[in-house]
Amino acid sequence: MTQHFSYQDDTLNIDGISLKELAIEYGTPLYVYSKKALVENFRQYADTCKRFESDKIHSLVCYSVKSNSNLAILNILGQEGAGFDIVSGGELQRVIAAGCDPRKVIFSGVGKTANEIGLALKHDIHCFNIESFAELHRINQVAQEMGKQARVSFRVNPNVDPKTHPYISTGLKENKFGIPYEEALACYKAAASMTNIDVTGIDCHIGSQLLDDAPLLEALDKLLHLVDQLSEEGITLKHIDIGGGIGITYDDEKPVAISDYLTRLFTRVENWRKQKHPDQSIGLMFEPGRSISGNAGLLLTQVQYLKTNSDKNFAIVDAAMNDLMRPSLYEAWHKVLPVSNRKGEATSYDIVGPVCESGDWLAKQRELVIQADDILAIMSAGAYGMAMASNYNTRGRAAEVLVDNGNAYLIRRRETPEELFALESVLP
Ligand SMILES: Cc1ncc(COP(=O)(O)O)c(C=O)c1O
Ligand SMILES: N[C@@H](CCCC[NH3+])C(=O)O
Repeated sequence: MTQHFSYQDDTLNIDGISLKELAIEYGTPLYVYSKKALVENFRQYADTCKRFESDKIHSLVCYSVKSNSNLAILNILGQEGAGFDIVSGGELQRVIAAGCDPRKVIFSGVGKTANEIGLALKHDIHCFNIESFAELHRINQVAQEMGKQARVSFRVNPNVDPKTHPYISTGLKENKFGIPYEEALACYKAAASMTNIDVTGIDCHIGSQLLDDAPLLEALDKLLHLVDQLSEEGITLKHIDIGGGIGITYDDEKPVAISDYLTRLFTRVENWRKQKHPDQSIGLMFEPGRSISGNAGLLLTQVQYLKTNSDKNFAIVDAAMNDLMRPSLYEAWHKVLPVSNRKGEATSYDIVGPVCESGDWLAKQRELVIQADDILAIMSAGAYGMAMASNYNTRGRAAEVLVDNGNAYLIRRRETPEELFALESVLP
């Protein structure tokens, strides 16, 4: 538990505000975020970057919008100076709607449509992270039609094992992401000869929830080697984007400290630059998501029923896989805390939702002292929680509240059933 979440008089608080009171006021399921935690997490990146800033090295931390895309969260990070890593035109529109600068946006993703590319060019985004040769041609064509130059970087697949869950590993040969390392040189040469392409960088993202930075530094070395090869071909890059991926503590994991990781990375890049390209300046970019938003939020849910089937105890709660998909999708582990502590003997429960799927569970075999109507906090749910929520079983998505300086703000209200079918129509 971070210092933002603590028990006071046996009631769980977030930055001094009672979660029980928030559950009563806003109802459950409810996502609750701490602005303080969010900003502190972002500053771990930004402050270390500032330490290494010079006339030869600059950097931009591009928050990965997909991890939590609520407008209030984007707005806060934008005010902190963040850029944004997006994967769709919708995410670009969110960044703009949140009042943030589209020129600090990098556009990743394997399937950018012509419309999305056009939208990004119209808003003059920082650059496209290209994931295939076919995409390069499409971007050049759209840019030509619009009379624009597209700044591009190739997402290279360095074939490094990130040692994380296979579903969230992205930098291996068998993954769909990026361009094979061996083909990168040819892609760059082709890009350099295209009329409406401005080759500016190189990028990779090898996976998510990495606890150790060794695979990231290994990937960096491979990128630096490619930058050298490109330089020999007369192609000079302006930035290196190492992606996101640093993990968080869900249970007892001990991820590398962000400042340690960045210090190692900047030092390596600076040594390489001094040795190989002393007159050149270089930008470093990062795309962190989970390590900024993950432990800044939790999900509140109320126990509806306690039930025992063949000796197994279930706590049936009002949140479900549609609210927090990570346990059903990756068997992800989230800590479960009672919002009000009770005295007594603990019982082992599976925490399950009301959705009609056996895979609808949030946690298994948790020792808890609870009764029906109690409120539980599912911890570390700020990243890939609400962002991956759906309306399965015609369930309105949870509301979201952000706590700032002793006040709670509703940053997304609960959906009503009417809103869920408002876009549909029956045949005439
Ligand atoms: C291209 C890209 N960048 C950044 C991220 C953010 O990763 P993380 O939340 O692990 O920092 C992801 C998700 O894994 C991604 O696919
Ligand atoms: N959604 C995943 C991470 C995928 C990251 C996206 N590239 C999770 O919850 O852990």
